[in-house]
Amino acid sequence: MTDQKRTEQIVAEEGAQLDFSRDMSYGDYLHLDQILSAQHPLSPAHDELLFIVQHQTSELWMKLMLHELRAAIRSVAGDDLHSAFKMLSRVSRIMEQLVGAWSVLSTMTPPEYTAIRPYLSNSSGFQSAQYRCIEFALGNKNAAMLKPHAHHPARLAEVDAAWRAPSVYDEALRLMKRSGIDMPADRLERDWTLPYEASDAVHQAWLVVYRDPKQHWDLYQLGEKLVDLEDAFRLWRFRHVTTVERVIGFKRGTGGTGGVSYLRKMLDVVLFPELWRIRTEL
Ligand code: HEM
Ligand SMILES: N[C@@H](CC(=O)c1ccccc1NC=O)C(=O)O
Repeated sequence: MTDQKRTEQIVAEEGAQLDFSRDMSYGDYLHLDQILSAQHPLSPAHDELLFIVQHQTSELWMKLMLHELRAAIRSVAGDDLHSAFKMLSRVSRIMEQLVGAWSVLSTMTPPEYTAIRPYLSNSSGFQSAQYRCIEFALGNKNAAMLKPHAHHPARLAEVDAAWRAPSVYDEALRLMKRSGIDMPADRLERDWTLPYEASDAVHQAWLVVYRDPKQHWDLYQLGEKLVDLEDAFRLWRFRHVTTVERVIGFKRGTGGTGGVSYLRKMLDVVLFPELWRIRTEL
C-alpha cells in the first residue's frame, strides 16, 4: 500500500468529519478568511511578508496581553489575588513569547530591510495603540504618547482610558493598605495620569512584606509576579533595540525619534522601582 493510500484509510477509519457545507469549520470559527487576507505588502521585497506577519502576530499577542492585564488589575482591585496570579503569569509568558519572536525577525539583514523601509513612510511601532495601553497599564504614563492617536477618536478613547486608569502597581499598593500595611495617602488616591514616582514609604511597605513572606504570602507572591513581568518586558525592550541596531544601525526612526538612542533611553524605565530597590536590603 502506498503512503497516500494508508493515510486515506486512516482518515476514513477514524470517522473524521469531511463535509462542512452545513457546519461551522475550523476556518469559520477563527475567521481565517479575514486574518489571512490582511497582509498587503507595499513593496516587491520578499521579506515584507515576514515584517508584516511579525507585527500582526505581535499585535494579536498584545491583544491577549491587554485582556489578561486589565482583568488582573480588576482582580487586584477586587481582592481576588488567585485570579490575578493566573493572569499575571500568563502576561509574563506572552511577553516571553514576544521576546522569542525577535529571533525570527533578526534573520532579516540590513539590505533586505532597506528594500522595505521606504515603503513604510512615517509609520512606526511608536504609534502602536495596544503597546501604549500596555505601558500605561504597567504605569509608564506619558501624555505625549496620546498624540499619535488624536486623528482616530475610537483609538484615542482607548489609549486615553488606559492613561487615566490606575496601573497594576497602583492597585497593588492600594491592596497593601487594605491588607493592613502602612501606605501614605498620596499612593491611595492621586492623579493616575502622572508617571509613578518611587517613595521611601512604599519601599518600607514592600520591606515589611519581603522580610516576613509567610505573614504576607499573597502580597509576596504578587510582588514576585510583578518582578517576573518587568523582567520579561526588559528583555523585550533589549531585544528590540539590539535588533534595530543590527538592522538600521543609528539611523533616525520612521516615527521621528533618534532611533537606537531613543530605544536605549527606554531601557532605563523602571516600572516597579521599590520592588527592585528592596533587593539590596534583603
Ligand atoms: C526591523 C525591525 C524593526 C525596526 C528597524 C524597528 C525600529 C524602531 C524604531 C527606530 C523605533 C523608535 C521610534 C521611531 O522613531 O520609529 C521603534 C519603536 C517601536 N517599535 Fe520597532 N522596530 C522594528 C520591529 C518592531 C517589532 C517587531 C515590533 C513589535 C510590535 C516593534 C514595536 C515597536 C514599538 C512598540 C515601538 C515604540 C517603543 C517605545 O515607545 O518605547 N518594532 N522601532
Ligand atoms: N521604526 C522603524 C519602522 C518600523 O519598524 C515599523 C514600521 C511600520 C510598522 C511597524 C514598525 N515596527 C516597529 O517600529 C524604522 O525606523 O525603520
